[in-house]
Amino acid sequence: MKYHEEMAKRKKLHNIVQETKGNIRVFCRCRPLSKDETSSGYKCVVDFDGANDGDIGIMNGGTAKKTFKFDRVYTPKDDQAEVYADASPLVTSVLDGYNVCIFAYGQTGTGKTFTMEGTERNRGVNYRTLEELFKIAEERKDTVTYNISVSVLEVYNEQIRDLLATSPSSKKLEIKQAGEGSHHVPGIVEAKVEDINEVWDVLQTGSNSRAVGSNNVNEHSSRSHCMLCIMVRAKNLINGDCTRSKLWLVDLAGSERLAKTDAQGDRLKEAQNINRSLSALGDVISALASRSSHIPYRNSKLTHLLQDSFRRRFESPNVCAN
Ligand SMILES: Nc1ncnc2c1ncn2[C@@H]1O[C@H](COP(=O)(O)OP(=O)(O)OP(=O)(O)O)[C@@H](O)[C@H]1O
Repeated sequence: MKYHEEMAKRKKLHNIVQETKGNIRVFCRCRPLSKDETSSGYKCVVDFDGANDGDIGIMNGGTAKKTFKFDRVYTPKDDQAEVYADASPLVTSVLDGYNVCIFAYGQTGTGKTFTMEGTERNRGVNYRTLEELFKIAEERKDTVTYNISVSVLEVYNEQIRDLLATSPSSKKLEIKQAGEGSHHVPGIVEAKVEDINEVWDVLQTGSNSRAVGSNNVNEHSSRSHCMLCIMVRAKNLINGDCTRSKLWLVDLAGSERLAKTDAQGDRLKEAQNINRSLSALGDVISALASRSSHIPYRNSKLTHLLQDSFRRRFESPNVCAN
């Protein structure tokens, strides 16, 4: 009993700390210049002197530098582990029954996919998150059992595609609201993952399927939102409490196409859809930040899908019946 009380206290304190840090946090990561950029004579125009305080300065060709403030700034020297360290406490919150969403936003080529997916030798937030989920689940196995499954989706031109589906379905995937108010996409694959070894295979299946669905992977990928959903069901073996929670990890479409007003045909349609969904995301975040009574989740597939993870997080965990 004493142990259970201590666990409950730890959980509460952990989540109070997360709330104090802010329910919406914005981090900025600057990648190193690529070989091509260096050999073409490009120079870094970012001043990292205030990086420890969350400031970056942008030098503007002789004129005064512009400073921008973030919760944290990662310089080109910061590696994948350092970037993940800030996401890590949120992972614990997911295991405690809270919904969380982490997404990478930026222009094409700025390092969103590198940060979220990474490479086999330099794994990103997605893999590290699942690795930590399994590690903590193992540590808690005497008191809580966890059931973890993953879905991988792509939103392209406001259409949802299941990247884990083995055969293409002609049925349009739609978002539905379940009885208890949570949102889901009927018919999508929810792959149950038992341990970290299975995870990389599932993530690769999603990634490869994204490639198969397009003629030019890079061209296509920067115009679609790639969304990994980790669903956690927990059962407390001491008091029988059950929770169900969701963590969304999203690699957003490249944002620079918004400016390309000369696009026509398919490119124009893509640009308009990216534009619409990214501004819908901006509207939702701004409504949440100003604690508006109406949050316009339904203005895009992206925000509609993320709705459960955007709801104010620390009101209460998602307790469910089992
Ligand atoms: N922090 C980093 N350190 C080293 N290389 C990086 C880093 N970030 C990105 N890169 C490299 O920069 C290139 C572009 O990165 P990436 O593909 O992740 O960009 P992106 O923002 O996802 O682009 P897109 O919107 O087109 O999908 C890749 O070759 C990647 O390996």
